[in-house]
Amino acid sequence: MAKGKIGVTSQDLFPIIKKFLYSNHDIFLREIIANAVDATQKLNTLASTGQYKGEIGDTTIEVKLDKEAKTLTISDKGIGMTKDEIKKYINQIAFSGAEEFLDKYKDKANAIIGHFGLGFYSSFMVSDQVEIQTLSYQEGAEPAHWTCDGTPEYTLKKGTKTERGTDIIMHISEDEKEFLEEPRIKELLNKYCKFLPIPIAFGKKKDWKDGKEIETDEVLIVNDTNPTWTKAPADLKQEDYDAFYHQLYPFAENPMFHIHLNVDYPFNLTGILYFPKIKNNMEIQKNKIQLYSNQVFVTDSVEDIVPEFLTLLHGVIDSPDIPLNVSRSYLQSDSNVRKISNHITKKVADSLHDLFKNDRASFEEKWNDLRIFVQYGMLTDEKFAERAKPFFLLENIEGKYFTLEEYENLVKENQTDKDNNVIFLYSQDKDAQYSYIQVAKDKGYDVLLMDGQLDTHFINFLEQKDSNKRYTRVDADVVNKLIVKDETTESSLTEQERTDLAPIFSAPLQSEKINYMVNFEALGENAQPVLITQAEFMRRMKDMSAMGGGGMNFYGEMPDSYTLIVNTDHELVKRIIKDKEEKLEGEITPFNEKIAKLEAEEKAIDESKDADEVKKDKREKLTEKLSSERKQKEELLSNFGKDNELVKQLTDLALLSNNMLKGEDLAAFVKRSVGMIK
Ligand SMILES: Nc1ncnc2c1ncn2[C@@H]1O[C@H](COP(=O)(O)OP(=O)(O)OP(=O)(O)O)[C@@H](O)[C@H]1O
Repeated sequence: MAKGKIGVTSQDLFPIIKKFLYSNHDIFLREIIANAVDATQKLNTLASTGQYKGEIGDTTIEVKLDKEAKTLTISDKGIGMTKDEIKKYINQIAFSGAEEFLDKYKDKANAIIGHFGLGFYSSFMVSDQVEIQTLSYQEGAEPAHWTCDGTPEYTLKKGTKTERGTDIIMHISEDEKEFLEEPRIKELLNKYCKFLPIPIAFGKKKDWKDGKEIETDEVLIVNDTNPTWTKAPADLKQEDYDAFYHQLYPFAENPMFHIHLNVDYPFNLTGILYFPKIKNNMEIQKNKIQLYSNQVFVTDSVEDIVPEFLTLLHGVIDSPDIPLNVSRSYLQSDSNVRKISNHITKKVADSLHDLFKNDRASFEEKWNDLRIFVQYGMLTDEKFAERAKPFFLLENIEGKYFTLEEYENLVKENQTDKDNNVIFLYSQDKDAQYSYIQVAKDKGYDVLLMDGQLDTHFINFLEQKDSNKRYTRVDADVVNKLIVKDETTESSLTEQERTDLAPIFSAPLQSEKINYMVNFEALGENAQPVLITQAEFMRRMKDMSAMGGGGMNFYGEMPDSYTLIVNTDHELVKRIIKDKEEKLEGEITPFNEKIAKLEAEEKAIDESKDADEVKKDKREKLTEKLSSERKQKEELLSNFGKDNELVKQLTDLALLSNNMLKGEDLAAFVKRSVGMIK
């Protein structure tokens, strides 16, 4: 029997490994089983080169729990180890046998997974003592038995194993006794070992009988040794891809389509990426891609390996070329990782483009679920934006789809303004903006539907890319000003009439949170009497700040500002104007006369030859008088507006059409309306 010290340079290293090697203790099971898989694959390689001539037999790896003995054992029928190999590979930490083997059999050794780091020693994170019982495949080899209690001291003696292979017996420590529970081990096997290439048996298959679960005689194989992504696309049908999707995400809705990745130069990469139906719950769909290295589960957080927008996809990426167990910052700067990430981005864009070219109808059908993904990609990844431009689709109110180029061609004749900008009109809510949409359509304009989560950002993005195109929401102005062409409309009111009417119409709208500006337009007798618009720029800044868009908080704190448009062609508006003339003219005329006189005096002062000092003095007194007169007049008009049922009714109806009439005001409106009907 041999006794010795494990070849670590410092006595202190071991406890460190034991406790902190992986913050996540449950990873030990992956490491030990990965070693067992390695050992089995090495045997297969030796057999294929003729260096091993014996029977290979059944190489199922067994996972066994013994609650009484408090052990968890992993048994394989791989190459096993001689005493010397134990000394070399186990006792010399950081001397990786797997790497030496790979060096020797570079071309033959397919899929050797042991390059994780300090794999075997991770068993000490959960064990008081670890035993190895092993018998090498080599002819005439002696079984060996190694034990170690987690200090650098070990024992190595003749073992008891009679068949080729290795048992790793872990004496689970009191603190970690969860690893003696069958459901816990099952959970870990399902997480880490689901797709390992060698069968893994754990317990017996269960069956239901008379309403009770009973154990059968059949061994339970926990993994799928031949997962779909490792097969050739030519051998797979759509059903196979869907079935694999559900193997990964049992409760998920069917994905829209998939991409099967298969690269072997300049790096190795296989996998299947699925496009889920994203709808509007982006966050829920994120970070579901699983990363494997030769079928060993590595992680399900791939944020640093693929660009962020791709984390919306689901599926599996398998690459032995991605360095594992290294720091995240290292990952980002690793050139392999960058190449892989670029490749995936390109693949994704290409396959979307193919689908668009080959089956536009089906692409359009999927577009609503794809849009947010493509937008996210275009907003965050310049290269992807370039690639996606030809197949990015706009949808109009009628549900027709257009590429950016097609749409421009469709509308440019009718919707180009006097500055040569093509104006794309859009709505964010078909129902809420219904009447504005109708008015725009009646004018012969086309209206886009932009109701997605990212549309506001995306519109900004599109405008930045192409400054000759502007996006304007249908309710940003009255229809003949949405797209400003050369035609100037004559107002039927004089300047004086307009200044007198404005306070009447703004009177019922006094609010601290909202600023209203009153404008008068001749919109025709059949248009609405009063309507409310919100300027495009202001609304968009507000939207952005509500979504937390960078640097827009300033706008978020400003009061909302709207424009109240009074249609001077409308019969009811005319009635109000007439009413005002009849009731107020007597009082207003003297004010107007006084104001006109004061204004004339003001003008005279400006034109006089007095010294600046004198002018200033005179003007100050005059200004005071003038503003007092104006104020009194405005109050008169404002009170008229506040007391006028028709004005109130019309402004309320305008608010109501924009879904802006709420609470007390809404109740008052309903009451007033009922009163009017009675
Ligand atoms: N079940 C086993 N059968 C045969 N040899 C084994 C077994 N487990 C471990 N070994 C040997 O011990 C060596 C060290 O294992 P260890 O897990 O520490 O490192 P590794 O597998 O080389 O790489 P990694 O640490 O990344 O897993 C292996 O390379 C292998 O030669």
